[in-house]
Amino acid sequence: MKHVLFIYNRHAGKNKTWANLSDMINTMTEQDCLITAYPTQYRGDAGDAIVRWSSAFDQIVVAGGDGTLSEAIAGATRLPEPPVIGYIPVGTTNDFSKNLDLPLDKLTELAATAVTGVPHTHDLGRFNGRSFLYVAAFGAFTEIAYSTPQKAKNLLGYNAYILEVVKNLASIKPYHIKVEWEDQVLEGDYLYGMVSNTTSVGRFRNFPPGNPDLSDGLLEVTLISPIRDVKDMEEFSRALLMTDPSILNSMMTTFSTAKVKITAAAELLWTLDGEAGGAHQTVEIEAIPHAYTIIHGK
Ligand SMILES: Nc1ncnc2c1ncn2[C@@H]1O[C@H](COP(=O)(O)OP(=O)(O)OP(=O)(O)O)[C@@H](O)[C@H]1O
Repeated sequence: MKHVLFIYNRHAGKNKTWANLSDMINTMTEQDCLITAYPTQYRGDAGDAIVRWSSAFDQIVVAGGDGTLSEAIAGATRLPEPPVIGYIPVGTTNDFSKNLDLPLDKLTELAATAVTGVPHTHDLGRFNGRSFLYVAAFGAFTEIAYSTPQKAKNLLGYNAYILEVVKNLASIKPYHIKVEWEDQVLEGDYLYGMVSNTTSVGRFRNFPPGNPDLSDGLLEVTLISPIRDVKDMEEFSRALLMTDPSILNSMMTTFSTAKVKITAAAELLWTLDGEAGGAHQTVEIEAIPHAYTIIHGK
């Protein structure tokens, strides 16, 4: 019998998920697990709970959205031997779950996979000394993420973001930045930038393009050029509405690197895994290779 600490965020995603809490617990119990259930009590508690209690358990299972998973992994990697994390994605966006080959249609199948799936070890990101799970970003979307209240996000989900972005497209100003990696330098104006370790950001699949490997010791840098004319504006709106970033190919610069430094003309607001990451003029971002282990569907 496996002792499992099941940490869930009741504030993530839609309320109706939690009507199935008992089914999730029952499914894991059927897989020869003894479940201790713990609802997070405050922001950041998913990580704190893992630091406090994981040594008494064989495995951790986390249910929530990208924010909860990010906090859990940050907690796990504070420990000298990070515990294996199973993940049940029940948030609003669930970007990170797209990397894990999970059976996304049914909660009970997700719960079974969380305790019976295949462990994989991934790289983690480090942003000015602080960890992030899958994306550090500035620009267009990130300000929208701050300004769309959590309640609206829960109610309207993706549409809330998109309506806000399209409404504000014309007023989005580019940022002047210098990007330094290996022996290369790029300087210019960009609308949006991200450094990521994922195949999906903001519900966009294939963003960044090229199906990145989460365990190769590299992060992907993606920069989007400013809107120059009506055609760019139309493409930008279409990419957002169809959640198809490839429409933006002519405006997108991408490359992979283990370490990058980004310096802005003035302080930039960053988000880390979709949550506020603070204002910074210079950031140093790097991959921490093979930092944590999470369960995949295969
Ligand atoms: N007990 C709690 N009270 C208030 N906030 C909490 C509590 N537990 C966790 N949180 C916070 O809830 C926020 C939202 O959680 P999460 O990101 O998992 O869900 P989501 O926003 O619905 O999904 P996604 O990030 O995938 O869009 C996180 O910032 C987390 O810190």
